[in-house]
Amino acid sequence: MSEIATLRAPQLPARLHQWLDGGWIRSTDLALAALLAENGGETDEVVLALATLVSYTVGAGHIRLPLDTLMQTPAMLWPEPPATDGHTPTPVEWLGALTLDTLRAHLTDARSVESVTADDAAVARDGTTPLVLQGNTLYLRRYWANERLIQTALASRLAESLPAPSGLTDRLDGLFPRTGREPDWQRIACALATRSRFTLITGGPGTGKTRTVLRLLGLLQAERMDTHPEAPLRIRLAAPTGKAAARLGESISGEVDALPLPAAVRDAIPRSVSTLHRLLGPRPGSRRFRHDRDNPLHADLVVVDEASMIDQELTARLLDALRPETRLVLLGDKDQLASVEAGAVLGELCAGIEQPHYTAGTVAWVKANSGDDIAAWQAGGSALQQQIVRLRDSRRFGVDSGIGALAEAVRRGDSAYAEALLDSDAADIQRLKLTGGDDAGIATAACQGYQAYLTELQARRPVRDDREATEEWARTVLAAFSRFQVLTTVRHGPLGVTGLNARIAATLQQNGLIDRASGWFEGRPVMITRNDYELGLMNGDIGICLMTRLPGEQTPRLRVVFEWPDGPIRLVLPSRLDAIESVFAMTVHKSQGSEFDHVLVVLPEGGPGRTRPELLYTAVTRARKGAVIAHPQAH
Ligand SMILES: Nc1ncnc2c1ncn2[C@@H]1O[C@H](COP(=O)(O)OP(=O)(O)OP(=O)(O)O)[C@@H](O)[C@H]1O
Repeated sequence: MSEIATLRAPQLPARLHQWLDGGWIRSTDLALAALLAENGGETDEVVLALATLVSYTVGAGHIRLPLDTLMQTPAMLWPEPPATDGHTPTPVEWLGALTLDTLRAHLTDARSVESVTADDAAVARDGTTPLVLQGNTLYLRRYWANERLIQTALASRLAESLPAPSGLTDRLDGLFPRTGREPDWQRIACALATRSRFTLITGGPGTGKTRTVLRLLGLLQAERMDTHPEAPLRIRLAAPTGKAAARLGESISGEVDALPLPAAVRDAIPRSVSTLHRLLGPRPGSRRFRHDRDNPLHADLVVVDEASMIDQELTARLLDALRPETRLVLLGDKDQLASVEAGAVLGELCAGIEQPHYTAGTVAWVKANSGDDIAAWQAGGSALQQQIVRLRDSRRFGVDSGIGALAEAVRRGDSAYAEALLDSDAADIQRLKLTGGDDAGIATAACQGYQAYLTELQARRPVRDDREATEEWARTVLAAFSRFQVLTTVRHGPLGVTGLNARIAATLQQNGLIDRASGWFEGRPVMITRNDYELGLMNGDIGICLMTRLPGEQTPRLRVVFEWPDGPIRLVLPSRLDAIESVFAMTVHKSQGSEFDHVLVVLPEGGPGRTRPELLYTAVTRARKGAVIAHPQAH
């Protein structure tokens, strides 16, 4: 048992200690119950037990515990249940002996629980109990309050329809010329976004989310400058990570000059993209940001890319920081993994959009303003669903692309077809079967992949102690490194991040590509694992350790080079970096928002049928040109 639990929970029911010992809950879950008992005077054993379970649920990435579903399937909380000794009672058995009514009776009487209905936001907002029961759903207050904030903010944004911009159809014709393919979902997304203060555009890689939003910015800015040339729209662009921000910035800068719009309008479209944290203004050591409802962002339009990576807390902080009249456009791929922290917000917002979900009103509006016929998508739908558009056609993957076909099969949950594709002769996907847990095949393939940047590193080393040449060298090596990446679905074990990092480094050293395989060495690629506001480095940023000599230095020194989203190179002494790890291999989670020419995807659990679809989908779609899927042979 963990020390924290032993120290803080002497008066908790023995059952909870047994659950902790058995691996059914975590020590933080027990600590919450201890807090309720000690500071909150909670004495009800059922409530204390449910508190540990709702806290455990948050740890698994969910923001709420639906008690009715839990009572139907108590095992749902533990997809991989811990081993049992056969006589210590498990929480599944404990739940099995209770009824929903009993749980509700305990909760509604408890001093640490506030019961609310979906409508009484005002009462509940002032509440202080750690737990909230809404209907049959139990929450930790913080997540309930965030959920309520998100729902209320979106509902008020969606309540009002904005007038269509003047000459909307002509403006759309200029930006989305007809190609004969109808409906043109990009054009429809742009059109619908003009009528609301909230729009969500989802779609897989290369389906044109960036292209669409860029045209939306152009359309709205052009209309504004027709009437207020002296006061263009204030537009802010953001993404959850530095890498994703850099990618969006590159895409926008690359395409904005080609927009068929006057130069003054193009110039009034920002090219720089900040991280979401920077946009909101971090306050070190606090979950709060400088911008909130009392100090909202000065923006008329905010676009946030890679929205699948945004957790519930950050979504709530973003909405809280927007003035009611600011338009918000979210871009993302709903089929990708949810954020690591609790709350799959994008996925939840997009629920039901695979089926027809546009009302007759929306269908008629689209016909009148965009000219597209989406009657086939007509059905009843929520106000939110009217402002969601899924882009469907990927330009990244052509019809004969194995990566595209594999991603689509995985997205549909068709693992048999995904398996068949891996055995087909598609040029851009390959299967690497590992025998007997042997990871030598992976190490060899990884070495081949990483050889290119290590060769560049040697070949391009500057001959002089010249800062500009050093920065150019750093840029080249970072670019070469970013073309290939090993991804894995787990952290631990020989095929997890730590095992693979060690194994790949050792093999690179054996092959003479690096000098050492541990500690700091030239060529070591590292990832920042915690935001460092002082250094300006964000969680997920990648740097490479190089032996550098700057002007005035007698001897070369190891420095880690990073490229900032807007271009400059940072050179940082390794001693200044404390939250880093080697990144010869990274988790699929960490790879979100990045793309590589080639990826080697390691699936320790087995092939496509044994891997969570959103994990495999995210991994495969990181590759632009080629993906190798490595997994142990099925037994
Ligand atoms: N309708 C179109 N006509 C011509 N080119 C297009 C069209 N749609 C997209 N493209 C091109 O396809 C490429 C991918 O588009 P875009 O970057 O907008 O997609 P995305 O959905 O934002 O992709 P990702 O999620 O990978 O960033 C770009 O080069 C874009 O110009």
